[in-house]
Formats: sequence, C-alpha cells, structure tokens
Amino acid sequence: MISAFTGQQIRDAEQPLLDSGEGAVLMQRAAYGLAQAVIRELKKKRRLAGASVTVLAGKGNNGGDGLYAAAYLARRGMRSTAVLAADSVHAEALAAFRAAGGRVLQLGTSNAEELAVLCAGEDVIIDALLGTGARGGLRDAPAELIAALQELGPRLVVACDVPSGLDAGTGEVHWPVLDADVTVTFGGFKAGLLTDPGEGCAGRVELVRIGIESALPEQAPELRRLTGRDLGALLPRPGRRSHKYSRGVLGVVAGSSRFSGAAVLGVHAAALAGVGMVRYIGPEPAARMVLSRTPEALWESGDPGRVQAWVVGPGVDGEEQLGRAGAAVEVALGNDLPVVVDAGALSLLPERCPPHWILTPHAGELASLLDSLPSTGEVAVTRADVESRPLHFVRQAAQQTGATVLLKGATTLVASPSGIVFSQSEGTPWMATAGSGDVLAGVLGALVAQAADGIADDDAAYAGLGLDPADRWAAVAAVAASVHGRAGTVASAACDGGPLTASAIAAAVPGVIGSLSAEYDRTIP
Ligand SMILES: NC(=O)C1=CN([C@@H]2O[C@H](COP(=O)(O)OP(=O)(O)OC[C@H]3O[C@@H](n4cnc5c(N)ncnc54)[C@H](O)[C@@H]3O)[C@@H](O)[C@H]2O)[C@@H](O)CC1
Ligand SMILES: Nc1ncnc2c1ncn2[C@@H]1O[C@H](COP(=O)(O)OP(=O)(O)O)[C@@H](O)[C@H]1O
Ligand SMILES: [K+]
Repeated sequence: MISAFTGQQIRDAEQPLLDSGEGAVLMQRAAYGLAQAVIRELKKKRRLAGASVTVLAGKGNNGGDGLYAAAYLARRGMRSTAVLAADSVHAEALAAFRAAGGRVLQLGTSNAEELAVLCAGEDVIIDALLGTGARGGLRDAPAELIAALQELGPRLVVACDVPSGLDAGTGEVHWPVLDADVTVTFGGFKAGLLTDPGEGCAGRVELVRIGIESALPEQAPELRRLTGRDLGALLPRPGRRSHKYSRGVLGVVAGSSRFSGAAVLGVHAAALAGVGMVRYIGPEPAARMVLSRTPEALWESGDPGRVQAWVVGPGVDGEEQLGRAGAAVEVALGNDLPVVVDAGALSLLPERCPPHWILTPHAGELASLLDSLPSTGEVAVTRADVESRPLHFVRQAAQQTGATVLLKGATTLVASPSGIVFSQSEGTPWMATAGSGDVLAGVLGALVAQAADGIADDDAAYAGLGLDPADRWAAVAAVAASVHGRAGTVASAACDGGPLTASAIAAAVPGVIGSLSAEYDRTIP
C-alpha cells in the first residue's frame, strides 16, 4: 500500500533531524535524487552533455533543492540557468550553483514574458518555486511567468517536491500551475499528488528517500493507495467446497425502459467479476436484453429471493423502477445487507446509512447529494466545487451520510465514514465514456457480495494491510475502482491505446483479476 501525507506530517517527520543539524544533509539527498531523475528523463530524449536546464527557484528550501540539483547538473556538463523568483533565495545553494558555473537571472516585474520564452526553449525546466511551505498560490511576476510558460508549452518539466501552486495536503490547486511531466517528491508521497486536481498537474510521481521515512505516521496517512500486490491479497477466490450460494448472490435493480443498457452492462460486469449469481430486478423488456447478453443471470419479476448484497440505481428511471429500487433499499436496510447505491437511487437514501452502503456518485451527483442533506450549510455545493476540492467533499459526504462514498473521476476517491480515504488512478481518459460507471457498479456489487457477512472470512487480509475491519468496505470499493481502471487500461492497450467502449472494459475484468491473483501467488513466500 502506498501511504501519502500532508505537508505538515512530512515537516513533523523532518523536525527531529532538523533539530539535530541534519537539514543540509536532507537537502543534499533531495537535490541529488532530483538531479538523477532529470538525467534519467533527459537521456530518454537526447544526450546529456550540452543539454540546457533552467531552474525556477523560489525563496524557500524548495528553491534550495532546485539550485543544488541544477549545480549538480552543471557539473555534469549541462548548460544551467537559474531564474530567481525572489530577492533572496537559499544562499548556500545559490553559491554552489554559481560555483558550478551556472548563469543567474533575476525575475522582475518587467521580464516575465521574456523569461518564459527563454524557458520554453530549454531542454528541461525544474519547477522549484514553492514546496510544502506554500501558502496559497503564485502571485505577481512568478505567476505571470508560469502562466506564459504553460501557454508556450515547455519541452520537459520536472517539479521539485510538488508542482508550485499545489496544496501538498489537499491537492487543491491555485492557478496558474505549470504541468509537470514528472514530480520528484521527497521523503514521502504528498497527498496532494494523489488526488485531483493536483494529480492532474503532477505527471508521473517519483519518490526519493531522504532518511525521514521511518518517522512518518504510517498508520495514519492522509491517503492510501492500493497496489497490485494489495489487490492480489484482497481479491476473493473460490475454494474447493464453494458453490454458487456460498460465493455470494447479488441483486441488481438497474435499467429502465429508457436506459436498458445500464442494466445490461451492470449485470454483465458483475457476472464477469466473479460473483456466485446475479438476480436482476426490472421491467421485462430490459430483462430480455440483460438475459440475452448474460444468460447466467436470473430475472426476478416478483420477490427477489435471497441475496447477500444489492446494486441499486444504474439507469433507474420512471416510477415503476424507482419503486423497485426503493423496495430493495428497504429490504437491505431491514436485513442489514450491503448496498451499492448509484445514479438514480442516490435520491432514495435514508437519513443515516451504515458504512457497508457504498454510494458511487460522480462529481455532479455528489454536489446534488450534499445539497440534499439537511446538515449541509446554506450555500449550494456545485459540481465545480467538488472538482476543485474532491478530497474535502468526499470526506464530508461520508461523514454526513454515514455511508462509504466512492467519488468517480480520473482519480477515484473512496472515503470511509471513519475518515480514512483511498485514492486509485489506474484508468485512462478513454474511460470517460457512457456506461463506464455502470460497469464499475457491477464490478463493485460483485466484490461487495463476495465480501458480505457469512460469505467471506477475510478480516485477516485487511488486518495484514493495517486496516481496521470497519474500513473494509472502503477497501473493497478501492479494489473495485482499481480493477475497473486497470480493465480500462488493458482494453485500451489492446488497441494500441485507442478508444474503448464500456463493454470492452467489462470484457477485460476477468483477465485483470486473474493476472493480479496469479502475480500475487508468484510473489508470496
Ligand atoms: N527542511 C529541509 O531541510 C528539507 C526541505 N525540503 C524542501 O523544502 C521544501 C519546504 O521548504 P520551505 O518550508 O522553505 O517552503 P517553500 O520552499 O515551499 O517556500 C516557503 C517560502 O515561500 C514563502 N511563500 C509561501 N507561500 C508563498 C506564495 N504563495 N508566494 C510567494 N512566496 C510564498 C514563504 O514565506 C517561505 O519563505 C519542501 O517542499 C522540499 O522541497 C527537502 O529538501 C527535504 C529537506
Ligand atoms: N478522465 C478519466 N480518466 C480515467 N477514468 C475516468 C475518467 N473520467 C471518468 N472516468 C471513470 O469512468 C467512469 C464514469 O462513470 P460515470 O460518470 O458514472 O459514467 P456513466 O454514467 O456514463 O457510466 C468512472 O468509473 C470514472 O472513474
Ligand atoms: K515546486
């Protein structure tokens, strides 16, 4: 599992070493790691000797890291320039940079445009304006420089610790920000690099160890991200004595005369994600389509029979089907069953949900959901608000509803009402396609049914990852988001990174589950 921290958590871990006079050593390790990353990136494109680098240096330690890294690159034969964005910068680092033969330019009120043009012609730019000590975003000349440079489109940008202007703890972004190709981050992942909009500016994130790692609060990170190995440990598998009822039965209330495709995709994806059986509840025309794609499913026109979990909501529309969704929600509430509540059913929630209810809104649906809650304040929450502060709002929704909340997006966040949050980002932008969310609901429903009480005895697997059993539903949802994202990426890769349909995502699910499990089996002792 990858743990990610706030800027404050990182600073707290650094403090004992700073107090014992190790600050300069930490900075040297950070700068060396940064320089090595620049070299690796450049070598992918061209020769190192004679290549040009410009470091944009701010007044704090982030600027110090950048200047020391650029000094190292100058000594390796690169043409190195420093653009100083403040009157005073880290003095020793600047001296080292000058001593290595670097050229120093001062950013002022009148030369931002001119320096932006110069930077755009460089082989690589190191963004070391602001790091974890930032309060708010870039202002004045640095803001002008970055806005102009972003517009010009630089060749290669490596961000020092975080892209400047990004809040390391929350991922909120104060524009303008220069999009990085790679962010080299020090000591520990910053939460803001693993949640949008910050993750969208950071490019690939590389971690450089600087010696503070053992002091980080591993048991209480700001964000968690499951890796392939974690998925291999958590994904359910049938045993020799399994039968279809012991593997979990999922009830699905999805689709309608208008949106029958949502039912077709959701049921098909659930079947492909390994559940014992799917019972579909819906109108006959939709049921015919569901069964023609997934003959393995059962159509329940009356009493749904016994299930271990529900998916309620994808494509649900019209009084009749909303009535069936409402009835399923009541049955789940009465029998204490887990439910995935999606799309049309998000308006059917009781005042307080249990943590094994998993809500799956996208940003627009989360805004409406929050607005509908009596505990939300007077000011309406908009889709844009959620998109600019997803970590804040997904946590708020979990706290206010009592449910586990999965917020869909390029990075998908899952918040448990206990406060812990998972972040998964394995998908491809091609997954922004109609029906993709219905596939996710099906995969999640299948995993939830297989994790239900009486079906799985898997507390040990969660404990192995340091997770409290109370947070297992958030972990199950994170597994589903990851499997879904990986399936999309696999499906797109199968056509050389080309477009995909929701059906193609579903079709790739068994292979993703299979290879994660097989890889895990290969690596356990
Ligand atoms: N403390 C250490 O020895 C280490 C620090 N590290 C680096 O140091 C960084 C943190 O250093 P700092 O705490 O100096 O913080 P920053 O380098 O982020 O800069 C903070 C400085 O910028 C000013 N500032 C804050 N917001 C601003 C804004 N919006 N516009 C203009 N100026 C603003 C502050 O007044 C302060 O002087 C990390 O991101 C990392 O790069 C790493 O080298 C690891 C070791
Ligand atoms: N840019 C993106 N990159 C990766 N995944 C994305 C992106 N945009 C959307 N997704 C994923 O695609 C799915 C879209 O779901 P949703 O918005 O409910 O669509 P629909 O209702 O059309 O099925 C979600 O799982 C989301 O995480
Ligand atoms: K930076």
